[in-house]
Amino acid sequence: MISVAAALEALFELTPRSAAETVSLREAAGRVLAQDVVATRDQPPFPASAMDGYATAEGESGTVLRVVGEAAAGHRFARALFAGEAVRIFTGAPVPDGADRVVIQEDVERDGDEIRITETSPPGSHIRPSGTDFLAGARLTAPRRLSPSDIALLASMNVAAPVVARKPRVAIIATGDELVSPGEMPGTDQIIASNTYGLAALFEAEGAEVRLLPIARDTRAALGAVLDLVGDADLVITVGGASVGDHDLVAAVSGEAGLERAFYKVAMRPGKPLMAGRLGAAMMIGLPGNPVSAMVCGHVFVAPVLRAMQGLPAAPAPRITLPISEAIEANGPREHYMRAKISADGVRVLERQDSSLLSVLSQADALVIRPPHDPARNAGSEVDVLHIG
Ligand SMILES: Nc1nc2c(c(=O)[nH]1)N[C@H]1C(S)=C(S)[C@@H](COP(=O)(O)OP(=O)(O)OC[C@H]3O[C@@H](n4cnc5c(N)ncnc54)[C@H](O)[C@@H]3O)O[C@H]1N2
Ligand code: MOO
Repeated sequence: MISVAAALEALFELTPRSAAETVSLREAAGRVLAQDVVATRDQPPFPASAMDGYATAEGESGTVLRVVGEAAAGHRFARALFAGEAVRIFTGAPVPDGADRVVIQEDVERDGDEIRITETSPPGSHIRPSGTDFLAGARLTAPRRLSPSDIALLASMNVAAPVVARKPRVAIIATGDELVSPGEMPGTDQIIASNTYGLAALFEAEGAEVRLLPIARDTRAALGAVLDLVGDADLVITVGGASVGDHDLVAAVSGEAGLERAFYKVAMRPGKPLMAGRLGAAMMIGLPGNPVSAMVCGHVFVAPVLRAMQGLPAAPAPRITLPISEAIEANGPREHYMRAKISADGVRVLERQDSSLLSVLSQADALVIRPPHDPARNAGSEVDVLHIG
């Protein structure tokens, strides 16, 4: 058995890098930027009014000015201002030459073509200087997962088609005679395949394109036939059949299919019978079948691999440190990922930790990570936490 850290290192060594592709901005959210983008103009490209009011060079309370025209967003006032003049201006409009402030309309009294200032406005008031958001040449650097805010920024930079990492193609294979797909009629000894659906959702949230292959029945021939369907997948995920029972066929059949195994078994709980290697042009990760084990391994191993594939740093899932709100017992010899819930009091480890309990996983928004042989801890003691919310 190897440690979680060693397993993750071995996985990163197997991880191929996705090629880059150009996509439209509307398809770019959640994708990983593969090439820096550079602004080609200042934003705003002119000094712009931040308020509705009057552009002028005089702002003393009591000053009377003549209103000589209007500037609206998209329509500048055509000439420079002279002394004693003001221009009616609206938010977003270019500030005319000769004006150095905008007096908001609440601070003037208007009478026909004249205004009288009632509150003093210093120079610079309510003007956004040209380039105040970003200057031409400003850069958004790759790699970076594009957030909705980034998409707005790219649009503002006039980038219509960023270069991003191609989505990793993932094929997921569930194994087991006991499984039927959600919506089907299970036999008396059958259950519903669940973790493959959870994993697909998790991987898609990490930017992958996921195919769920047919459930492989517990024969060598059936599993071999489904493995033949992986096509051009970058990453093949099997679920179940990874342990030591007579019907656990993944190691044997993937071996026959040419798996060059990098490791088998990790000192963690849940998730011990994890395996990984290279299968032809693809990388393969065999996850344990217990639903929570599969999902925990998805968070701890597969999500970081998918991020690295897309060019993000090859790093473990980010952890935070929080105090526990209730005492916990000593840990055994395996690194333990315990379902937990975060509140204002800290993080609380949930009572039932059996690796079959999806209801408890669904309640949890975090995993508390216990190192091997971690001693018992009192409330208030700090622990490492991985967000899974
Ligand atoms: N003698 C030993 N037995 C077991 C060991 C061991 O070390 N010695 N390890 C245990 C651990 S830890 C785990 S984890 C499981 C993993 O076993 P497999 O990967 O071979 O998984 P299966 O036996 O196929 O299934 C386990 C369990 O999960 C259910 N399952 C499987 N696939 C799905 C799916 N897609 N959706 C929902 N549920 C699924 C399956 O019905 C079983 O109940 O082995 C222990 N045994
Ligand atoms: O490692 Mo198993 O995944 O404990 O249930």
